[in-house]
Amino acid sequence: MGKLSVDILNHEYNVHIGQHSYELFATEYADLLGSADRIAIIADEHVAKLHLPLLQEALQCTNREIIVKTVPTGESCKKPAVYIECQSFLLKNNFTRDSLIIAFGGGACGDLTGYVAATFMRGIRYIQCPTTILAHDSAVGGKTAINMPEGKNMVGSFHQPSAVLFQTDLFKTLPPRELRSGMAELLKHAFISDEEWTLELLSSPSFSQPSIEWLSTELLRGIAVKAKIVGEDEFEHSIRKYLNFGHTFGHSVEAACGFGGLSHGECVMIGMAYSLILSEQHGSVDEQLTNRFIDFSKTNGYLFEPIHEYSFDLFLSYMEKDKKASFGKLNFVLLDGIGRPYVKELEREQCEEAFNQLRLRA
Ligand SMILES: NC(=O)c1ccc[n+]([C@@H]2O[C@H](COP(=O)([O-])OP(=O)(O)OC[C@H]3O[C@@H](n4cnc5c(N)ncnc54)[C@H](O)[C@@H]3O)[C@@H](O)[C@H]2O)c1
Ligand SMILES: O=C(O)C(=O)C[C@@H](O)[C@H](O)[C@H](O)COP(=O)(O)O
Ligand SMILES: [Zn+2]
Repeated sequence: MGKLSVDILNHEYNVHIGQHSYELFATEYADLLGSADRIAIIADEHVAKLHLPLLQEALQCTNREIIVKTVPTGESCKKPAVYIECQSFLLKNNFTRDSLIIAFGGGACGDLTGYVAATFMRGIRYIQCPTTILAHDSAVGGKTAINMPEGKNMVGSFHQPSAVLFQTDLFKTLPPRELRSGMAELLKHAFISDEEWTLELLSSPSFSQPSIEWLSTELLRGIAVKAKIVGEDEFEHSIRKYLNFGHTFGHSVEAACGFGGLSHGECVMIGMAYSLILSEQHGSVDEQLTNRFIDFSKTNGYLFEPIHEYSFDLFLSYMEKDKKASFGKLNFVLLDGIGRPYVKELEREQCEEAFNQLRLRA
């Protein structure tokens, strides 16, 4: 079983990736569970249908009643109405400041549950039990949020989990599209940290058909990149912005598609292509790398339709609400070569020029 510790000041916790991670509820996490007066699972309804008995069985060691709240599947749970429903559910069930919540699902359910935990009675503990590949990113680092019609993750907080447990067998039911989505964030972790690893991923047959063993190793590698950054800059004052590579444009594609049209990872893949073009123009990235990345994306089933379907002005209207924007200026994470991210302020015309390039090349 793989294990990695996230060392954030006053919030140290472990991430476990393995076939039998949930066995740790009876050992390493027995005290944590035992110290909670009430425990609830907030579960993605689709994941609950597939896998909830497995989690419930593993939690039998607590000899406690563990109540379950299912929420709409995927991105549709990151809505204010669902958030309020969860808070009412906890209140009706007499949850207190000593209670604990377990998030069971992908990044969407994890983000929602984290935000519920962050704000219920001003903050209670929660455990992430993520079920997607993408969640190697979302379950670690404590960013929690829900969406607003105006944009992605517009309401949220930083609230670190008490533990993160991946039971890798659950990946076996992931549809190919969710696999693709998760691999995009893995590539992001590679792009912002390590040239050799990035090029390895861009030519690896395992990228589209990963074995559980390969995935476990690669996800730990991605988590290590994230944990190091978050350990140094929990609240995104500086280097944590690098984890947003591909997201300024990616989030605007998600919003334009109505949240859920394309998955988060699929949109980040488009966003990374856009950032690579911006990096050709304002940083130091070779045109050949961008072309290779676009070809790779297409060969692996990532879609670029939205950029041909919607106008630049629509994307811009969402990008202007990006959390990195400051004093009305857009800030992008660009690369001064693979592994060397930096933040650059750009003008509208520069963004439009890159958008037109992307349309021509993708
Ligand atoms: N907090 C962060 O730092 C952070 C980082 C990256 C992404 N995110 C957020 O994460 C979300 C995306 O997460 P995601 O890609 O995990 O998608 P998701 O949570 O939307 O899940 C996608 C789909 O996969 C299904 N699913 C989940 N696990 C499954 C399994 N084991 N077998 C079969 N189906 C399964 C779900 O039911 C859902 O329909 C976005 O909202 C994004 O903004 C947050
Ligand atoms: O952990 C971070 O920091 C990230 O930016 C990780 C991203 O992959 C993730 O999608 C995050 O939710 C985006 O954050 P936002 O602040 O741009 O909403
Ligand atoms: Zn992301």
